[in-house]
Amino acid sequence: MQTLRDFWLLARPFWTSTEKRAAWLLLLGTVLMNLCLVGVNILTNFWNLHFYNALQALDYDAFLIGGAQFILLQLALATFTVAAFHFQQKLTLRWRRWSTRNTLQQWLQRHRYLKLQLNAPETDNPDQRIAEDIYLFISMSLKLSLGLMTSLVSLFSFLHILWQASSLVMLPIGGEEIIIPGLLVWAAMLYSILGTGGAFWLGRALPRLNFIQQKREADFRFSLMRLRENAEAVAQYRGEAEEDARFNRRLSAALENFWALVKQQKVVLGYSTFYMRTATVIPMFIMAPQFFAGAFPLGRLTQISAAFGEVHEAMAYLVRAFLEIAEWKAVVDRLMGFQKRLDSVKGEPGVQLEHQPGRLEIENLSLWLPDGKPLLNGLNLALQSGDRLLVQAPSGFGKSTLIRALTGIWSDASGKATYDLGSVLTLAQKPYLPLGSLRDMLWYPAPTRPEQDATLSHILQQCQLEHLTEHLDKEIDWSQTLSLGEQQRCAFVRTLLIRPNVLFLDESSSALDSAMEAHCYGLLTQTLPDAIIISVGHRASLEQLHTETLYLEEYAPQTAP
Ligand SMILES: Nc1ncnc2c1ncn2[C@@H]1O[C@H](COP(=O)(O)OP(=O)(O)OP(=O)(O)O)[C@@H](O)[C@H]1O
Repeated sequence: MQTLRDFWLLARPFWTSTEKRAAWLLLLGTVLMNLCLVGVNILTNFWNLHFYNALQALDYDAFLIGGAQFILLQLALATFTVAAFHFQQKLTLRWRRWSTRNTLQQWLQRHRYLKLQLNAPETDNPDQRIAEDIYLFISMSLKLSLGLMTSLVSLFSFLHILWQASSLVMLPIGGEEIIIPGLLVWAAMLYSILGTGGAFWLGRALPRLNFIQQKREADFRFSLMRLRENAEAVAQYRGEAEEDARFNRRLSAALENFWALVKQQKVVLGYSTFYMRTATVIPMFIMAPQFFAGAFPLGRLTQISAAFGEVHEAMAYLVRAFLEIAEWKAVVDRLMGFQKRLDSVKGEPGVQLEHQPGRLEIENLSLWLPDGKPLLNGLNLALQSGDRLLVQAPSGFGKSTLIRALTGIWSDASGKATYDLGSVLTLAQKPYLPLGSLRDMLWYPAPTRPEQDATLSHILQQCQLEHLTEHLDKEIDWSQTLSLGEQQRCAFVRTLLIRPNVLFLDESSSALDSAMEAHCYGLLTQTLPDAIIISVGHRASLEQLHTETLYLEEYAPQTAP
């Protein structure tokens, strides 16, 4: 019940969204096509009766008619199968598109992608939840629910045939031949309940094992990705052996669980296969005495045997679907866990941010760590247009955290900050170079403006990056090609292009030599004379590039004596 509730919590937003009309229509189409398939199955069941009777009676004409009918039935079956597939896949596509976009929006909103990483590092692999699990959730939910519906309709349709046929079976009890009403129905039910219960019991550990499997596979993939991202550093450290050991550890963990999963699946598979196969002969044995006594023809026996198969198959649907239900539950649990963590991320910035152009004011700002440990207490500050402030403090004191709080991405903070919120840029020590052409990368996060290539070339020249001018259209992983100093100068180019009114620099010139650093700061003051700049850095030479210095240690929280 909890899984069903979680399922509905995850599914409801789509089914009540602006796409709901198309979604419900596609679902209706899929359901109708599946019902038509059940209809064809019922017709095929009656076809058995006539066709095998014709065979037994050596009636060639009836045999030919039966053959033609069979071909027509198969044509109908193929048509409805393709139509059901079409509607179901179209619905899957729309549902996936909507849900993925919706989750992406939530993930990107209010810096949740970052806050999840900072505050809830136990959130494993959000990329896998978004790229894989949403699709699995949708396709498996549709498959299972439609399967369940088709089975129920099929069950009730064939139950009728089976109930009637039960009157043909007479059981010799106490020297008398007795007719038990609905005997074949009860036999099918008992058989299915035993089978379903047995399979549930045998496979009870599967959901947990599936959950672990997904997580371990994702951890293994993630470690491979880390090597790709940090290839050079690993090569410099000659860390291949350590990396190899880590890969092997993660691979072994995934394979170990995989084998535990296989062991469980083997048991369930063996049980289900035996149990499904034997279903076809059971009604034959029950009806054999009357058939050989000539109570009814071959067609009737075949029809009843097929009906027993259909009833049993429908009732045993859970047995066949058992492995899938276990996987489906694991997917629902993972997605629900991710959704809960997304919801639990503190959405609001800790510091109250207010828009005010031309000034930057900080009132009574305090910072602490997620575990409650205080970092900074009661900071007040006022800067005017053109002021350049250098923030200094020992390593690990909280300088970067201060910038995070001022830009609204650190929730464990209080106080107020007012500045021009509409025109602000932050440069980190390691600049972010997004995928795309060099031009896109330099304009990021502003939209690319190819018509301003002349300005861009001029700024590249000012930052002594003129050798990049001819590569503006080139799409490569620039973070792997450019030196860290070049990357930091690219960030200065970006700043000179975007011309923000407020600029936060977090050790963003640490890889430049002092002369180049002074040159880049000079360009900033020359091009953006009115910008308010707050820098974080350790170098003493930085002081003369700023108009003021703030020593954060003065705002250290009081510690108990
Ligand atoms: N997400 C986090 N969870 C817990 N602690 C954190 C987190 N982020 C930072 N810290 C801790 O907060 C403290 C301040 O970190 P911060 O990066 O702001 O220091 P810093 O003054 O910029 O240091 P540096 O000069 O070395 O860059 C450090 O002790 C750091 O370990």
